[in-house]
Amino acid sequence: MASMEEDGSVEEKDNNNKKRTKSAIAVAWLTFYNIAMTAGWLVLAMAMMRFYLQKATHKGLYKSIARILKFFQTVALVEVGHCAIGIVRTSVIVTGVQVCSRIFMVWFITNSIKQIQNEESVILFLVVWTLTEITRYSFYTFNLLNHLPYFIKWARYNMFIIMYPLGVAGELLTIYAALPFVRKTGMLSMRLPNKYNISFDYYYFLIIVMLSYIPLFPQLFFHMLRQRRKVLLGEIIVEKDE
Ligand SMILES: CCCCCCCCCCCCC[C@@H](O)CC(=O)SCCNC(=O)CCNC(=O)[C@H](O)C(C)(C)COP(=O)(O)OP(=O)(O)OC[C@H]1O[C@@H](n2cnc3c(N)ncnc32)[C@H](O)[C@@H]1OP(=O)(O)O
Repeated sequence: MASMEEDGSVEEKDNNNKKRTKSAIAVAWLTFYNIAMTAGWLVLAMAMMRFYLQKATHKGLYKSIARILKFFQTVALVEVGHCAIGIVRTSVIVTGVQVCSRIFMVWFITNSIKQIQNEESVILFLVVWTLTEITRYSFYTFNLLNHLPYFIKWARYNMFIIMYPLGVAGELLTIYAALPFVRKTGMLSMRLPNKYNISFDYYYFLIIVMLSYIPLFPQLFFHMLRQRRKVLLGEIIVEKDE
Protein backbone atom coordinates (compact mmCIF):
# COMPACT_ATOMS: atom_id res chain seq x y z
CA MET A 1 0.00 0.00 0.00
CA ALA A 2 2.74 2.36 1.06
CA SER A 3 4.60 1.49 -2.04
CA MET A 4 1.47 2.18 -4.15
CA GLU A 5 1.09 5.57 -2.44
CA GLU A 6 4.74 6.19 -3.08
CA ASP A 7 4.24 5.17 -6.72
CA GLY A 8 1.26 7.53 -6.92
CA SER A 9 3.19 10.46 -5.59
CA VAL A 10 6.14 9.68 -7.86
CA GLU A 11 3.75 9.55 -10.81
CA GLU A 12 2.13 12.82 -9.67
CA LYS A 13 5.53 14.49 -9.27
CA ASP A 14 6.51 13.19 -12.68
CA ASN A 15 3.32 14.63 -14.19
CA ASN A 16 3.88 17.97 -12.45
CA ASN A 17 7.48 18.00 -13.66
CA LYS A 18 6.28 17.28 -17.19
CA LYS A 19 3.76 20.16 -16.92
CA ARG A 20 6.51 22.46 -15.58
CA THR A 21 8.94 21.38 -18.34
CA LYS A 22 6.24 21.87 -20.97
CA SER A 23 5.37 25.32 -19.76
CA ALA A 24 9.06 26.24 -19.45
CA ILE A 25 9.55 25.17 -23.07
CA ALA A 26 6.46 27.11 -24.10
CA VAL A 27 7.69 30.21 -22.25
CA ALA A 28 11.16 29.89 -23.80
CA TRP A 29 9.67 29.50 -27.29
CA LEU A 30 7.23 32.40 -26.86
CA THR A 31 10.00 34.64 -25.51
CA PHE A 32 12.21 33.81 -28.50
CA TYR A 33 9.28 34.23 -30.91
CA ASN A 34 8.18 37.59 -29.52
CA ILE A 35 11.75 38.98 -29.44
CA ALA A 36 12.26 37.89 -33.08
CA MET A 37 8.94 39.45 -34.15
CA THR A 38 9.63 42.71 -32.28
CA ALA A 39 13.02 42.87 -34.01
CA GLY A 40 11.45 42.07 -37.40
CA TRP A 41 8.88 44.84 -37.16
CA LEU A 42 11.54 47.27 -35.85
CA VAL A 43 13.69 46.48 -38.91
CA LEU A 44 10.62 47.15 -41.07
CA ALA A 45 10.03 50.49 -39.31
CA MET A 46 13.65 51.51 -39.80
CA ALA A 47 13.61 50.47 -43.47
CA MET A 48 10.47 52.58 -44.05
CA MET A 49 11.97 55.60 -42.27
CA ARG A 50 15.27 55.27 -44.14
CA PHE A 51 13.45 55.03 -47.48
CA TYR A 52 11.35 58.09 -46.75
CA LEU A 53 14.31 60.16 -45.49
CA GLN A 54 16.38 59.27 -48.56
CA LYS A 55 13.71 59.55 -51.26
CA ALA A 56 11.26 62.03 -49.69
CA THR A 57 8.38 60.16 -51.34
CA HIS A 58 6.27 57.12 -50.52
CA LYS A 59 6.47 55.91 -54.14
CA GLY A 60 8.52 52.72 -54.25
CA LEU A 61 8.38 52.30 -50.46
CA TYR A 62 6.26 49.14 -50.57
CA LYS A 63 8.58 47.50 -53.09
CA SER A 64 11.61 48.29 -50.94
CA ILE A 65 10.19 46.63 -47.81
CA ALA A 66 8.01 43.93 -49.43
CA ARG A 67 10.28 40.99 -48.59
CA ILE A 68 10.59 41.83 -44.89
CA LEU A 69 6.84 42.47 -44.62
CA LYS A 70 5.87 39.22 -46.38
CA PHE A 71 8.25 37.22 -44.20
CA PHE A 72 7.20 38.56 -40.79
CA GLN A 73 3.48 38.81 -41.54
CA THR A 74 3.41 35.24 -42.90
CA VAL A 75 5.34 33.88 -39.90
CA ALA A 76 2.48 35.24 -37.74
CA LEU A 77 0.46 32.19 -38.85
CA VAL A 78 2.36 30.41 -36.05
CA GLU A 79 0.16 32.38 -33.63
CA VAL A 80 -2.91 30.45 -34.74
CA GLY A 81 -0.95 27.32 -33.78
CA HIS A 82 -0.08 28.84 -30.38
CA CYS A 83 -3.81 29.23 -29.66
CA ALA A 84 -4.71 25.81 -31.07
CA ILE A 85 -2.22 23.98 -28.81
CA GLY A 86 -3.18 26.17 -25.86
CA ILE A 87 0.15 27.83 -25.04
CA VAL A 88 -1.52 31.24 -25.21
CA ARG A 89 -4.96 32.03 -23.82
CA THR A 90 -6.43 33.53 -26.99
CA SER A 91 -9.24 32.37 -29.25
CA VAL A 92 -8.16 30.48 -32.40
CA ILE A 93 -10.97 32.17 -34.30
CA VAL A 94 -10.11 35.73 -33.24
CA THR A 95 -6.42 35.17 -33.98
CA GLY A 96 -7.22 33.29 -37.21
CA VAL A 97 -9.37 36.14 -38.59
CA GLN A 98 -6.76 38.75 -37.61
CA VAL A 99 -3.78 36.88 -39.09
CA CYS A 100 -5.55 35.57 -42.23
CA SER A 101 -6.97 38.96 -43.16
CA ARG A 102 -3.46 40.46 -42.92
CA ILE A 103 -1.91 37.65 -44.97
CA PHE A 104 -4.65 38.08 -47.55
CA MET A 105 -3.91 41.85 -47.73
CA VAL A 106 -0.21 41.22 -48.18
CA TRP A 107 -0.17 38.30 -50.65
CA PHE A 108 -3.43 38.50 -52.59
CA ILE A 109 -3.86 42.27 -52.79
CA THR A 110 -0.73 44.37 -52.34
CA ASN A 111 1.81 41.87 -53.61
CA SER A 112 -0.28 40.64 -56.54
CA ILE A 113 -1.46 44.00 -57.88
CA LYS A 114 1.61 46.12 -58.64
CA GLN A 115 -0.50 49.10 -59.81
CA ILE A 116 -1.76 49.78 -56.27
CA GLN A 117 1.55 49.46 -54.40
CA ASN A 118 2.11 53.23 -54.43
CA GLU A 119 -1.33 54.13 -53.05
CA GLU A 120 -1.29 56.26 -49.87
CA SER A 121 -3.66 53.74 -48.29
CA VAL A 122 -0.91 51.07 -48.47
CA ILE A 123 1.40 53.35 -46.50
CA LEU A 124 -1.42 53.99 -44.03
CA PHE A 125 -1.95 50.33 -43.14
CA LEU A 126 1.81 49.63 -43.24
CA VAL A 127 2.57 52.36 -40.70
CA VAL A 128 -0.38 51.36 -38.51
CA TRP A 129 0.50 47.63 -38.57
CA THR A 130 4.16 48.38 -37.81
CA LEU A 131 3.45 50.60 -34.79
CA THR A 132 0.88 48.09 -33.53
CA GLU A 133 3.11 45.05 -33.88
CA ILE A 134 6.18 46.65 -32.28
CA THR A 135 4.00 47.50 -29.28
CA ARG A 136 2.17 44.13 -29.20
CA TYR A 137 5.24 41.89 -29.45
CA SER A 138 7.27 43.98 -27.00
CA PHE A 139 4.28 43.83 -24.61
CA TYR A 140 4.26 39.99 -24.80
CA THR A 141 8.06 39.82 -24.42
CA PHE A 142 8.30 42.05 -21.34
CA ASN A 143 5.21 40.35 -19.88
CA LEU A 144 6.84 36.92 -20.23
CA LEU A 145 10.02 38.27 -18.62
CA ASN A 146 7.90 39.71 -15.75
CA HIS A 147 9.33 43.20 -16.37
CA LEU A 148 6.49 45.00 -18.11
CA PRO A 149 6.90 48.81 -18.19
CA TYR A 150 3.53 50.49 -17.62
CA PHE A 151 3.78 52.65 -20.76
CA ILE A 152 4.00 49.52 -22.98
CA LYS A 153 0.96 48.01 -21.23
CA TRP A 154 -0.86 51.33 -21.59
CA ALA A 155 0.09 51.60 -25.28
CA ARG A 156 -0.95 47.98 -26.00
CA TYR A 157 -4.43 48.53 -24.58
CA ASN A 158 -5.07 52.11 -25.79
CA MET A 159 -3.40 52.50 -29.18
CA PHE A 160 -5.76 50.05 -30.88
CA ILE A 161 -8.70 52.42 -30.26
CA ILE A 162 -7.24 54.70 -32.96
CA MET A 163 -5.03 52.19 -34.82
CA TYR A 164 -7.71 49.57 -35.55
CA PRO A 165 -10.06 51.95 -37.42
CA LEU A 166 -7.07 53.55 -39.22
CA GLY A 167 -5.70 50.13 -40.23
CA VAL A 168 -9.09 48.98 -41.43
CA ALA A 169 -9.51 52.21 -43.42
CA GLY A 170 -6.11 51.66 -45.06
CA GLU A 171 -6.97 48.06 -45.91
CA LEU A 172 -10.45 48.81 -47.29
CA LEU A 173 -9.21 51.76 -49.38
CA THR A 174 -6.46 49.55 -50.80
CA ILE A 175 -8.91 46.79 -51.78
CA TYR A 176 -11.19 49.45 -53.25
CA ALA A 177 -8.28 50.84 -55.32
CA ALA A 178 -7.56 47.29 -56.54
CA LEU A 179 -11.07 46.67 -57.86
CA PRO A 180 -10.70 48.35 -61.30
CA PHE A 181 -7.45 46.43 -62.01
CA VAL A 182 -8.98 43.15 -60.94
CA ARG A 183 -12.00 43.76 -63.15
CA LYS A 184 -9.87 44.81 -66.14
CA THR A 185 -7.38 41.95 -65.98
CA GLY A 186 -9.72 39.22 -64.68
CA MET A 187 -6.88 38.09 -62.42
CA LEU A 188 -7.37 35.03 -60.20
CA SER A 189 -10.76 34.49 -61.82
CA MET A 190 -12.14 31.47 -63.67
CA ARG A 191 -14.76 31.96 -66.31
CA LEU A 192 -17.01 29.34 -67.85
CA PRO A 193 -16.62 27.28 -69.91
CA ASN A 194 -13.57 25.54 -68.47
CA LYS A 195 -12.64 21.90 -67.92
CA TYR A 196 -13.47 22.06 -64.18
CA ASN A 197 -16.88 23.64 -64.86
CA ILE A 198 -16.24 26.14 -62.07
CA SER A 199 -16.76 29.87 -62.18
CA PHE A 200 -14.99 32.24 -59.79
CA ASP A 201 -14.84 36.00 -60.03
CA TYR A 202 -12.13 37.58 -57.89
CA TYR A 203 -13.74 41.01 -58.37
CA TYR A 204 -16.94 39.94 -56.60
CA PHE A 205 -14.92 37.95 -54.08
CA LEU A 206 -13.13 41.19 -53.11
CA ILE A 207 -16.45 42.94 -52.68
CA ILE A 208 -17.56 40.12 -50.36
CA VAL A 209 -14.27 40.45 -48.43
CA MET A 210 -14.88 44.19 -48.01
CA LEU A 211 -18.44 43.53 -46.80
CA SER A 212 -17.19 40.88 -44.36
CA TYR A 213 -15.36 43.62 -42.44
CA ILE A 214 -18.79 44.85 -41.30
CA PRO A 215 -19.55 41.82 -39.08
CA LEU A 216 -15.95 40.74 -38.36
CA PHE A 217 -14.13 43.96 -37.46
CA PRO A 218 -16.45 44.85 -34.53
CA GLN A 219 -15.83 41.38 -33.05
CA LEU A 220 -12.06 42.01 -33.03
CA PHE A 221 -12.47 45.54 -31.75
CA PHE A 222 -14.81 44.53 -28.91
CA HIS A 223 -12.50 41.65 -28.03
CA MET A 224 -9.71 44.20 -27.56
CA LEU A 225 -12.01 46.49 -25.55
CA ARG A 226 -12.78 43.53 -23.23
CA GLN A 227 -9.05 42.77 -22.91
CA ARG A 228 -8.48 46.46 -22.13
CA ARG A 229 -11.09 46.43 -19.36
CA LYS A 230 -9.61 43.22 -17.95
CA VAL A 231 -5.96 44.29 -18.01
CA LEU A 232 -6.07 48.05 -17.38
CA LEU A 233 -9.17 48.28 -15.20
CA GLY A 234 -8.92 44.83 -13.59
CA GLU A 235 -12.47 43.81 -14.49
CA ILE A 236 -13.24 40.09 -14.25
CA ILE A 237 -14.66 38.94 -17.56
CA VAL A 238 -16.43 35.61 -17.84
CA GLU A 239 -15.50 34.19 -21.24
CA LYS A 240 -18.19 32.31 -23.17
CA ASP A 241 -17.22 28.83 -24.46
CA GLU A 242 -16.17 28.89 -28.11
C1 LIG B 1 -9.49 34.87 -46.84
C2 LIG B 1 -9.85 36.27 -46.71
C3 LIG B 1 -10.13 36.70 -45.31
C4 LIG B 1 -10.67 38.06 -45.28
C5 LIG B 1 -11.31 38.40 -43.98
C6 LIG B 1 -11.74 39.77 -43.99
C7 LIG B 1 -12.36 40.24 -42.71
C8 LIG B 1 -11.38 40.88 -41.82
C9 LIG B 1 -11.94 41.72 -40.77
C10 LIG B 1 -10.87 42.00 -39.76
C11 LIG B 1 -10.11 43.23 -39.99
C12 LIG B 1 -8.79 43.24 -39.24
C13 LIG B 1 -8.02 44.37 -39.71
C14 LIG B 1 -6.65 44.47 -39.07
O1 LIG B 1 -5.70 43.83 -39.89
C15 LIG B 1 -6.32 45.87 -38.92
C16 LIG B 1 -5.23 46.10 -37.95
O2 LIG B 1 -4.61 45.28 -37.35
S1 LIG B 1 -4.94 47.69 -37.72
C17 LIG B 1 -3.81 47.82 -36.38
C18 LIG B 1 -4.48 47.72 -35.01
N1 LIG B 1 -4.52 46.37 -34.67
C19 LIG B 1 -4.44 45.92 -33.43
O3 LIG B 1 -4.36 46.64 -32.46
C20 LIG B 1 -4.41 44.45 -33.33
C21 LIG B 1 -5.13 44.02 -32.16
N2 LIG B 1 -5.26 42.61 -32.28
C22 LIG B 1 -4.51 41.77 -31.56
O4 LIG B 1 -3.75 42.14 -30.74
C23 LIG B 1 -4.61 40.30 -31.74
O5 LIG B 1 -4.45 40.04 -33.05
C24 LIG B 1 -5.89 39.69 -31.19
C25 LIG B 1 -5.85 38.21 -31.49
C26 LIG B 1 -7.09 40.32 -31.85
C27 LIG B 1 -5.99 39.93 -29.70
O6 LIG B 1 -4.98 39.48 -28.99
P1 LIG B 1 -5.15 38.58 -27.67
O7 LIG B 1 -6.48 37.99 -27.53
O8 LIG B 1 -4.00 37.67 -27.67
O9 LIG B 1 -5.12 39.62 -26.54
P2 LIG B 1 -4.00 39.91 -25.53
O10 LIG B 1 -2.89 40.56 -26.24
O11 LIG B 1 -4.65 40.72 -24.46
O12 LIG B 1 -3.50 38.48 -25.01
C28 LIG B 1 -4.32 37.49 -24.39
C29 LIG B 1 -3.46 36.46 -23.68
O13 LIG B 1 -2.64 35.70 -24.59
C30 LIG B 1 -1.30 35.95 -24.32
N3 LIG B 1 -0.58 35.95 -25.59
C31 LIG B 1 -1.12 36.12 -26.79
N4 LIG B 1 -0.19 36.06 -27.74
C32 LIG B 1 0.97 35.86 -27.11
C33 LIG B 1 2.29 35.73 -27.53
N5 LIG B 1 2.64 35.81 -28.82
N6 LIG B 1 3.24 35.55 -26.59
C34 LIG B 1 2.94 35.48 -25.31
N7 LIG B 1 1.69 35.58 -24.83
C35 LIG B 1 0.72 35.78 -25.73
C36 LIG B 1 -1.31 37.25 -23.65
O14 LIG B 1 -0.21 37.50 -22.90
C37 LIG B 1 -2.54 37.10 -22.79
O15 LIG B 1 -2.29 36.21 -21.73
P3 LIG B 1 -2.95 36.41 -20.27
O16 LIG B 1 -4.43 36.52 -20.46
O17 LIG B 1 -2.52 35.20 -19.53
O18 LIG B 1 -2.35 37.67 -19.75
